[in-house]
Amino acid sequence: MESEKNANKSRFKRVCVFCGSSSGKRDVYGDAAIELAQELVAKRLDLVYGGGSIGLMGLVSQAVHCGGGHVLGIIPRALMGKEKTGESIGEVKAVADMHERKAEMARNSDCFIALPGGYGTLEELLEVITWAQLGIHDKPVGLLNVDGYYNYLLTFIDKAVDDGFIKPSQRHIFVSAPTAKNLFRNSRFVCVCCAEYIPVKDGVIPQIKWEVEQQVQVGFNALHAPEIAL
Ligand SMILES: C/C(=C\CNc1ncnc2c1ncn2[C@@H]1O[C@H](COP(=O)(O)O)[C@@H](O)[C@H]1O)CO
Repeated sequence: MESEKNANKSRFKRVCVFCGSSSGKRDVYGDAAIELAQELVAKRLDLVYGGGSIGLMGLVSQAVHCGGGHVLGIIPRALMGKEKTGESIGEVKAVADMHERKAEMARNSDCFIALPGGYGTLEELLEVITWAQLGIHDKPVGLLNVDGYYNYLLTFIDKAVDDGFIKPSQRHIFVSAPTAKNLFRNSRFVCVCCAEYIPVKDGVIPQIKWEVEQQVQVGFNALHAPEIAL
């Protein structure tokens, strides 16, 4: 009861979930997606995600929506439409492209959680980790290592630390856990009850004031108007 009251006071209200546009071949992935959705509903946290209703994305968003939680799907116009991403539910925000989508997902969220997924999920996860490393945001990042799905990625990251490409202190920018319950219990992720999160500061570039929107604009200009990119 008390923790429920505190959860409502938490500054962590909106959780961005990255996950597969497929469901994977084993039931554990779908089960994990639904368990995460139930945790969000129980903790009265809103869902921000990539829009659409296919794969794990569909399972998470439908379960949060059915549980009475707020769902915000951010989707590029080109991906909109039943035939590409299924029926979207909840609030849907259409954006111009993938860059704008990621910036909007980040802007509208207080923390990030990745479920199993493919290239799209990996790219989204690694980008928010990179942005944390560069000091663009200081929001917690969680990895749901469902039934060891991400073991090879974690081993690879340890190799990158051993070989001097990732600073040891930055190995822990993200927190991995086998289940959503475990992740929310891990005080290094975010204690939703007391809204405490101490970002990894070592090695970031604090003197640079990043604006996500500015980065998006620079990226956009580099693509579409290289003469004004820098
Ligand atoms: C283009 C087609 C299907 C893709 N549909 C998607 N709809 C919405 N969001 C998507 C889609 N595909 C990828 N995403 C984003 O990437 C993540 C999932 O990618 P993965 O490669 O499946 O892991 C997800 O978080 C979305 O933000 C029709 O062929």
